[in-house]
Amino acid sequence: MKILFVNEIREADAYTILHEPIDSIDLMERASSAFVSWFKENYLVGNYKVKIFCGLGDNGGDGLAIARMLHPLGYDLEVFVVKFSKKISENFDQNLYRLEKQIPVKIIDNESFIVNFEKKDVIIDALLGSGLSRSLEGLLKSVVEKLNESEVPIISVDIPSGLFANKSNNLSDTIIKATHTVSFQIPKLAFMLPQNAEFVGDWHIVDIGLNEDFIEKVTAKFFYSTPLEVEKLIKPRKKFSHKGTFGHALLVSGSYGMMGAAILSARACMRSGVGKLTVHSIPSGLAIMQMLLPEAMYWETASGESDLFISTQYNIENIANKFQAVGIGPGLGVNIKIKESIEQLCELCAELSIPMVIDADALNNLSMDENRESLSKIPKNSILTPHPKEFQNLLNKSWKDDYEKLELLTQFAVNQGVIVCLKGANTAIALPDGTIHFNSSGNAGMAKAGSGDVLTGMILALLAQGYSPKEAAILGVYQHGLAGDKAAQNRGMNNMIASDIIENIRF
Ligand SMILES: NC(=O)C1=CN([C@@H]2O[C@H](COP(=O)(O)OP(=O)(O)OC[C@H]3O[C@@H](n4cnc5c(N)ncnc54)[C@H](OP(=O)(O)O)[C@@H]3O)[C@@H](O)[C@H]2O)[C@H](O)CC1
Ligand SMILES: [K+]
Repeated sequence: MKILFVNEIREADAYTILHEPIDSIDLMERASSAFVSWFKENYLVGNYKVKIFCGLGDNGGDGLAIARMLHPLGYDLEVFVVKFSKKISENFDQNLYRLEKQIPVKIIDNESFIVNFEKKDVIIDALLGSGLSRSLEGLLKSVVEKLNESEVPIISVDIPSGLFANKSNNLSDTIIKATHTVSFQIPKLAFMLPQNAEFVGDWHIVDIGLNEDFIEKVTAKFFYSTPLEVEKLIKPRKKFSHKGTFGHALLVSGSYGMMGAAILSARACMRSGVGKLTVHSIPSGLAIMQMLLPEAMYWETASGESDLFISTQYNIENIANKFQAVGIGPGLGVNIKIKESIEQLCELCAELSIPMVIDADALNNLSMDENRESLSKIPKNSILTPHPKEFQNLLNKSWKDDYEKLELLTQFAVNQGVIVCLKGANTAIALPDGTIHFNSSGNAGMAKAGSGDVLTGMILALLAQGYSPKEAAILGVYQHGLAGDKAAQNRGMNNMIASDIIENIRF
């Protein structure tokens, strides 16, 4: 699903009005009705007193239309119009006229207004939508402050009032802190970013029938991967296939005291459809791996050192025509010799065109040089799976906010020609073509040791089966989140561990 900028949403709006054709006021009617469908399912009539706060633009117009639609359903309603300006939109004006025939509207025009909130209340925030042009001040600011202090649920129409849809707010800005945001058809970039989580709450998209041909034609930079879109990527297992059909993966992982990372990654790989897996690690890891994961083969390092991962065995004979994909990183440790091993393997994979997924300590090793020279060894189209700190190490710099982070992410993916899965809520997958795809699954219970190792194994399995790097990244990240969601359902977010994610992989 495309994430569009405000000007593009406005164009989609105008195109729909012209080509459907539909009057602007009727499109607003459709949007408001879509909001009401969501609202009446989630806030049952009789259980709540609804207080609707409307601005003077089209977002306010939505609020008035919503009030008119909720009234006949039996909701206990109070409607407030906040007069912060002399400018009102035509659709607002018309909806005010329509509503006032049904119920009275209360005007708030100075900062000394008083609204008392009760436990049964729910607020609908229709003060400002995507037309926000500057930070809130004066009357609007003080209304939003009072709503945020009310301690009752706030449901924002389209976007929390005061939040910019596709650029950063100032840290000091006053913004509605919504419990839910019900947005019209197209998700906003702001919803994807951790810095806005406290304002957006849980967000939902409702369809308002904007012209699909128009949306299809817009060249988007940002995408939100919906479950339906991602599940289409899954390739069915054919009846006459054999283990060779599903590839042989090589996982380079583990060191003394870190064999757990290798086990998690290897088990997740085997649970994700791969035909065969070989784990390359230290001699002392052999017994552990063979006992805990008998399905995997083991190739021990010949360095003679049992505690550090150091391999000098990467050559054409050992790798070519043997492995369809290589995963490297979990639990390797950081050290100049490990770095040399990793670089060697990267160079060989580049030469042999073997797809790679590179994670954790492999990334930390490649970030060791002052001038990040090692990054040039990473084969094009490799998948890198850093968490934010590891990504900062790769860049050798930090960012001032999430928007700058996205810019740096795009630049890195384009310049290096790699795919970067920047892990977190809504993991951002940056492709070498300059697009970013946000993931839709996952939960805070996955923010624990071992979760990343599981992801590496899953992506490795997909690469070995012949999924393209783009497919492997998008599908792997999504299925990892989905397995985490099932684990959270079974065990609870606090109590689940990375092994529970593996036990819930199913696709
Ligand atoms: N396609 C759709 O998704 C549809 C969306 N709809 C709804 O329409 C709004 C967008 O409506 P719009 O009228 O463009 O914008 P707003 O309602 O947000 O308000 C704009 C007015 O508010 C003024 N403004 C902006 N920021 C401030 C501020 N900080 N302080 C005071 N006043 C402000 C602005 O004035 P300017 O000076 O900037 O011109 C405007 O007067 C969308 O979010 C949906 O809710 C349709 O209902 C259906 C289709
Ligand atoms: K709003």
